[in-house]
Amino acid sequence: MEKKLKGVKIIFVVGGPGSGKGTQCEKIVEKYGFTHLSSGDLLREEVRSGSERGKTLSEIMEKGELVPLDTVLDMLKEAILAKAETSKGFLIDGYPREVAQGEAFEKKIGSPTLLLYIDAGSETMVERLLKRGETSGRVDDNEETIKSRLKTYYSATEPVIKFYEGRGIVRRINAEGSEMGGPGLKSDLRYFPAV
Ligand SMILES: Nc1nc2c(ncn2[C@@H]2O[C@H](COP(=O)(O)OP(=O)(O)OP(=O)(O)O)[C@@H](O)[C@H]2O)c(=O)[nH]1
Ligand SMILES: Nc1ncnc2c1ncn2[C@@H]1O[C@H](COP(=O)(O)OP(=O)(O)O)[C@@H](O)[C@H]1O
Ligand SMILES: [Mg+2]
Repeated sequence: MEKKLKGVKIIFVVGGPGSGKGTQCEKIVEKYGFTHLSSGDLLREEVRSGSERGKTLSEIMEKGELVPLDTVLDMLKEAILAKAETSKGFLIDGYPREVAQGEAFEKKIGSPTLLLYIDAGSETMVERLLKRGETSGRVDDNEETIKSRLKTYYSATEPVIKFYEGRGIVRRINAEGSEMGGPGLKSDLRYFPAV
């Protein structure tokens, strides 16, 4: 795996539920042509497939809790392997959600060059998710699950940011305001020397 990914950038995209991770990733893909992999999207695909495993996953996601580490990591690894030879870089959106996920990823796949921290306040996140819920059809875009997702985020995921800050690879993006964030792209990677 290490060899296959030589020179390929791995960027973790971390932020609260509804902070705009997916939105910023789309913009980065348009501009830099990186491969966007969202853990949530991969899990929802599995749920849609109607498999037994999908059913169990769906129950966990409806509760706003984290699915087992190995499940997400296996899915990500498979998706990365499939594109390793043709991709310039991977945006790993929604992962790691806990420090142990980061450690397991580094052991099995590789180390991140950058962690983009998509930072929005809880009020903003709740407002965006409720709005998204009007049309998304996502079972977890409802008030009760949102509360639980926020709790999971602050207790399990925020420590991930601290962990990688210690390595100096965290770049924070202020995700309040408009999607573009003024005249330029909020997540313009030119400003991030590691990329
Ligand atoms: N005003 C504003 N709205 C945004 C911004 N980024 C995202 N949104 C909206 O907020 C909602 C959530 O954005 P997503 O990109 O789906 O957020 P996410 O972090 O991927 O959310 P999860 O998949 O739930 O983790 C969407 O309806 C977006 O249109 C932003 O910078 N400004
Ligand atoms: N890396 C992950 N580890 C464990 N569970 C995950 C992970 N990514 C996504 N999930 C599960 O999928 C759900 C939806 O994830 P996602 O689409 O990223 O939305 P959100 O960030 O709003 O929770 C999460 O609430 C969680 O149950
Ligand atoms: Mg998303």
